[in-house]
Amino acid sequence: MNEKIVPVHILTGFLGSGKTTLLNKLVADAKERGLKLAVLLNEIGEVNVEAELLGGDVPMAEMLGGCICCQLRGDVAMELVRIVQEHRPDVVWIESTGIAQPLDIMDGVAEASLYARVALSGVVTVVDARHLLDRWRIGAGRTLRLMIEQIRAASVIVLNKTDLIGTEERNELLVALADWNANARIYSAVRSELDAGLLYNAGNPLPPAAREPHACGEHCDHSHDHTEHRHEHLHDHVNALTYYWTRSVDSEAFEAFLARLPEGVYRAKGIVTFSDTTGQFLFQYAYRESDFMRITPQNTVHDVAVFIGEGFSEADLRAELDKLSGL
Ligand SMILES: Nc1nc2c(ncn2[C@@H]2O[C@H](COP(=O)(O)OP(=O)(O)OP(=O)(O)O)[C@@H](O)[C@H]2O)c(=O)[nH]1
Repeated sequence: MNEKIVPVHILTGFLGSGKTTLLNKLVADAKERGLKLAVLLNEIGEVNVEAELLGGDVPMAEMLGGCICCQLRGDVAMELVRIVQEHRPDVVWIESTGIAQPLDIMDGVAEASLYARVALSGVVTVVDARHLLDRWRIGAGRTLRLMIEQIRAASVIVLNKTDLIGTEERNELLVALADWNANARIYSAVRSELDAGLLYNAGNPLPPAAREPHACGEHCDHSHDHTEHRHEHLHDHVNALTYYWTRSVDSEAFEAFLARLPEGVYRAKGIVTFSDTTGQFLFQYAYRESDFMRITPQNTVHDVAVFIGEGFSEADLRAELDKLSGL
């Protein structure tokens, strides 16, 4: 029997750029089109907050507590083969943690194709417009280098969160993106809102090393030796704290706490119960912006919070969280 080849798409982009927001739209789109979509999800934290809330009808494999491109790299191929053989999906999306190097995930997919009929069909990179602009203006650092790596690996770039920048800034970024990656299609979006069809059939992503080198502007300090890139991993420096709440917290005190999170915390998300209002809330914090959404889960969902960043003191943060909980 000649089985069909299952297309695999990688969804990458820095922490909090809007990948899950986009994935939810892709899931809805696939349902509408009668396609079976499976998800391979990687989180650096020990829990996947959003998956606790997703319905159970999307075949999903979770790779938690490490980075897909490094500690969990060997698992990509294995999990991919497993999900394809078990669920026979029409398409697979791999959502990587925001600190992953896409090239290494591409290798994992290539390895899987030795054992199952899968093929890499695209790399979609979601970019937080405000965050990229700020990092680019500073003009150096590991985070900027990783953002550019992710951009250079893309077959489609979604310039997201354009509500947080002006038109001129957006145009400036569109030029920079095309400079970093002349082969990708680029779309601007707010809340990752765009026609899902645009993300398919974008052509095979080229390995960045095979591309024309880009002309760096004065702000760009990344090395052009891509072999060297592969060995510099942001997550070698990243810390992630997972905190399980044992009590409810005051909502105002919690908002104030989020507002004064140290700069080294890039991303936080979790589920919390407030003492001054009923119900549980999903909270999100990404690059200085926070969001709350009341949730009504079908099953019991535990209160938990995950903080991801670089160089922050986990002990200090834990002490603050204990204090918030009145411990
Ligand atoms: N202002 C603004 N906020 C957005 C936009 N898109 C997403 N967000 C918010 O940004 C936060 C992070 O979005 P996610 O989709 O969870 O980001 P992510 O890339 O999946 O995050 P990680 O998986 O943790 O790296 C959430 O609070 C979203 O509601 C946008 O276009 N504008």
